[in-house]
Amino acid sequence: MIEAWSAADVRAAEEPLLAAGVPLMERASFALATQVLRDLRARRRSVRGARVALLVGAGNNGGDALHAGAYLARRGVAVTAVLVAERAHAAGLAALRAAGGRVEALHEAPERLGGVAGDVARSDVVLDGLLGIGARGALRGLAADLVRVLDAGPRPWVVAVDLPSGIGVDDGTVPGPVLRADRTVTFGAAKPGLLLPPAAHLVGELTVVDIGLALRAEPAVRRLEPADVGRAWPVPGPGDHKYTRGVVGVVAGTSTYPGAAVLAASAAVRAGAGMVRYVGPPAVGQAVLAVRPEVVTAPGRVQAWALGSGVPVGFGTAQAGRDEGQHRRARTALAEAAGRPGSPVERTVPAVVDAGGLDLLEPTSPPWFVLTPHAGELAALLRRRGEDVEREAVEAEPVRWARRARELTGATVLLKGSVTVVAGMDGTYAQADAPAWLATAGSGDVLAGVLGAMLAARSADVVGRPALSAEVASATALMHGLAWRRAGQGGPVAALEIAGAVPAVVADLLPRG
Ligand SMILES: NC(=O)C1=CN([C@@H]2O[C@H](COP(=O)(O)OP(=O)(O)OC[C@H]3O[C@@H](n4cnc5c(N)ncnc54)[C@H](O)[C@@H]3O)[C@@H](O)[C@H]2O)[C@@H](O)CC1
Ligand SMILES: Nc1ncnc2c1ncn2[C@@H]1O[C@H](COP(=O)(O)OP(=O)(O)O)[C@@H](O)[C@H]1O
Ligand SMILES: [K+]
Repeated sequence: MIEAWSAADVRAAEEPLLAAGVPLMERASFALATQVLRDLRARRRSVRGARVALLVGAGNNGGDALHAGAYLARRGVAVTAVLVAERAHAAGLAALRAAGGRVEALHEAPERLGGVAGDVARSDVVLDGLLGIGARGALRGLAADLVRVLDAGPRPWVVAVDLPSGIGVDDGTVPGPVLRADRTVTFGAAKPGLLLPPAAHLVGELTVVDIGLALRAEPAVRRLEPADVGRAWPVPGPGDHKYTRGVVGVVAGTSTYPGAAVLAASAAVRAGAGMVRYVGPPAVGQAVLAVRPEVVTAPGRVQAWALGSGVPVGFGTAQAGRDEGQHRRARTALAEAAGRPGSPVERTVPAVVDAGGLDLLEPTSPPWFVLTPHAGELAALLRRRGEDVEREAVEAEPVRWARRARELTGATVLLKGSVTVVAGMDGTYAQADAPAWLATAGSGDVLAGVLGAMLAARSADVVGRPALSAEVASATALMHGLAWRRAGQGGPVAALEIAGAVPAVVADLLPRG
């Protein structure tokens, strides 16, 4: 698992160490220089004579870049520091000069911007040390101009120091120009903005350097890795039978959209549900059975619901008239799963609420409901609860709006996208496992089915400890990406094939022995 802490938590952890004279910047810059040497060796035959440009802002982030530059200069690298602010880290600057590095004071001659940017672009590696965790708002002034010019030209190999300068450190927003990094070397711990969209797309490969910080607060954002999924995946024991493994009730599809039912039910079967009950129009049930004869269409108890995929939005509209009762079935399931008055207590179970199901929610839901909207569906859900927000705003600030939807609905919210954000009761997850190939019709239905199986397997745990829903949802998003990797071999993939790849991925991930 990768855990990220806010800028304030990182500063709080640094303070006692700095007061005790622990050389944090030396540790950070040495690790940074070592990584740059590795990159240089990978990219050219000899480190000696390589050219490295440092983009240096006013603060300690620039200090890290300057100290790393001094180290590189002593290894025979031709280092040029480009200063964009009146102030620059004094000790770092002195160290670079003493090591033979060159300094280009661009702030004293801003008319040289074009020429300097051209030199920077021809470097073997560029270190972006303009801003670190002290960033406030979008990159401004000469720093912003320099990044704009560099962005428009040929791209050198960029290593971001601590984080790509100008991203929202704690919220992952991209309020202005940011130089996209090929690698980010971050110090002490990852920062939320490195994991959250849209900034996460500018980070490149993430290297976290241990500089000895003891972070005591809860991480602000977590990202699961494959080993975490392996540990969390439900594995049946000798005493299990199909009912203890978890029965998933699928209320999905209509005769207009039967495919969603096939995909969600198939995915639940493939993810290892003890049983899948399909609930819907008989003709759609036949389509499901034709693909997955394991599915049961008789009514009965379930341990989790997956509902709403392929069910049209717009209850009470002309469209809803053609839904053949799916809205009614979904509403009944939602009421039971939430434990609404009049529902049998034992039917309080987790539910995945997807697509048209989002339209059917009561004003508030229990936290063991996992809503799975994409950005457009989330905007619509928020608008129904009084927020003035469009899809574009959700895409610009996904974590903000996912958390807002969690507050307003009470449910756990999984916001789908190229980075999937999960806002849960006790924390936020961000999974970046989905290549754009996954954006194919039906892929979300598969996610809903797999998540239904995961929640059914841990039904009592999730209702008893609803904070678990977010972790289970994140593990499912990760599994979805891994299944694509297996099925698509790096290329396009059909949604049903994603479901088909789940068993092999699970087998690979389970701890051996
Ligand atoms: N405290 C320490 O000893 C350590 C700090 N480290 C480095 O120090 C960084 C934090 O240093 P600072 O607190 O000095 O902060 P920054 O280096 O992020 O710089 C902040 C300064 O940049 C300017 N600035 C802020 N927002 C701006 C904007 N939008 N556009 C243009 N200029 C802007 C302001 O003058 C502000 O004082 C970390 O990210 C990390 O790289 C590491 O060396 C680890 C140890
Ligand atoms: N640009 C993208 N890159 C990677 N994955 C994406 C991208 N866009 C969407 N996805 C993923 O594809 C799936 C699409 O789901 P959804 O929008 O519900 O489609 P559908 O309803 O057709 O199944 C989600 O899992 C989402 O995270
Ligand atoms: K930086």
